[in-house]
Amino acid sequence: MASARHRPGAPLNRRGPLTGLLGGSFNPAHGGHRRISRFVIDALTLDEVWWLVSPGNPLKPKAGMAPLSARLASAQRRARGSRIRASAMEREFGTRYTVETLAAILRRWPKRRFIWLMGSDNLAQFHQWKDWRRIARMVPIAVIARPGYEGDAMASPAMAWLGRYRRSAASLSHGCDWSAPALVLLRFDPDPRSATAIRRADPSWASRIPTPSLRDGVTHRRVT
Ligand SMILES: Nc1ncnc2c1ncn2[C@@H]1O[C@H](COP(=O)(O)OP(=O)(O)OP(=O)(O)O)[C@@H](O)[C@H]1O
Ligand SMILES: O=C(O)c1ccc[n+]([C@@H]2O[C@H](COP(=O)([O-])O)[C@@H](O)[C@H]2O)c1
Repeated sequence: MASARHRPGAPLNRRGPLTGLLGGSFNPAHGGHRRISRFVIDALTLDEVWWLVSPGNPLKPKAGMAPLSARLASAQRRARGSRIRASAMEREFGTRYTVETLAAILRRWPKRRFIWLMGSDNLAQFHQWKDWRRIARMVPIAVIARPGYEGDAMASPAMAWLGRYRRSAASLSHGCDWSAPALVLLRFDPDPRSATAIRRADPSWASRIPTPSLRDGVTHRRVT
């Protein structure tokens, strides 16, 4: 796979819509995903947020993971009527690691500008991701505070490195100065919702969700 690495501090793609990428298991999608995505759209003046429903988080066990079709269907339902688009594009790309997914996305949409979004639970373990520093050199990163994870996230090895690239939300909004590495820490009214809590309360959620063909999830070919 060709490298999509950018020189640190070099301006990324100058033109095109600003797009947030929220990768996740979405097992299932919940109101917290929608709420944080809408907050980020406002805070960073994004045009869209794309939810990348993962075929399988490399760090999460397969046990208890609903089929991709059910998770994608739950995400598409949660995304309705908003500027959020849910897809299973990693399945189409054949990528599993974020660094590879990002390289494929940057190649396919060279005019869009992307920012990687994640909750602070993921920042706490970001240093375990494949080529995490390279990810940070490819696109700016915005981290959304999540109740219960702030201490671990702020003390994490990834934060120790990324902290020097910290920027304000205002400096990235409208895409004025879109460069990487960049770290934006966002704190909205923290949202305690989680898929874990939903699965605990309703372990058979996936059996009731209508699951249209996975092809319906691959909507991004038409986007330029
Ligand atoms: N309530 C929330 N506040 C902030 N970020 C969130 C919240 N819920 C999910 N996220 C973020 O959204 C992304 C996708 O999350 P994911 O699909 O794993 O949901 P989850 O609720 O964290 O699931 P689980 O409980 O199974 O780990 C991750 O970056 C996660 O940190
Ligand atoms: O690339 C990696 O090494 C890597 C390791 C762990 C998680 N991720 C990605 O992190 C995103 C959040 O995953 P999750 O399961 O916490 O919702 C999702 O897009 C995963 O593919 C990526």
